Amino acid sequence: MGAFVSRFWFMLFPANEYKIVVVGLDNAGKTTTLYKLHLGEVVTTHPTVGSNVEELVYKNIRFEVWDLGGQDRLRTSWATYYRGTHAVIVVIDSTDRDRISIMKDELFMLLGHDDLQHSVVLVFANKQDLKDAMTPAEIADALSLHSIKNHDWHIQACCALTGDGLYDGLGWIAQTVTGKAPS
Ligand SMILES: Nc1nc2c(ncn2[C@@H]2O[C@H](COP(=O)(O)OP(=O)(O)OP(=O)(O)O)[C@@H](O)[C@H]2O)c(=O)[nH]1
Ligand SMILES: [Mg+2]
Repeated sequence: MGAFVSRFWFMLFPANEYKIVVVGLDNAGKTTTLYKLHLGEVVTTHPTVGSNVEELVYKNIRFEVWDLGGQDRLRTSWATYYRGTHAVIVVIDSTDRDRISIMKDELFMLLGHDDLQHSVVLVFANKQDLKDAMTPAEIADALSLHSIKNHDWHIQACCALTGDGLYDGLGWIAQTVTGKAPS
């Protein structure tokens, strides 16, 4: 139902550029993900204070991608970036079992925000190169993704260092927000 409403909404209001916000706990790999997509390189990162924003063009679709700081004290400011957002990317450090429940709480808080009622949600199960990584199925359970009724969602295994899985995830967003397979 939620998925249908989102797709219908995007058909009614096609955009020239699609806005993505990237959230997740500190150290999840958000900034690494953004610059791997933007530059094709692994950059040296520092904990993000505030945000980074870059434009990506993928299969002729333009995305404005906002990477937000994930530290505890910065999460309250995430909502100031939500207006006009088409897609939320949630980046998970798949080895961070101890804090997945904190991310679940953050996720359900953001899903309730007025400015995100038409947004789709992509979860990147990042750091799949590490041997103790949770599988996407484990993460889906830990985040209760199957209980999400009002948003279209998808989980994608990835490794931001190699880039594996990143374009699969972006392709899902492209397809979902435009309502057609990327050409
Ligand atoms: N092994 C491994 N390390 C990764 C991966 N992605 C990111 N990292 C590392 O994780 C650390 C944190 O990455 P960042 O991209 O800075 O994390 P962030 O989510 O932007 O963190 P904040 O800005 O503090 O919210 C860095 O040392 C990255 O090199 C991955 O897929 N595998
Ligand atoms: Mg960062």
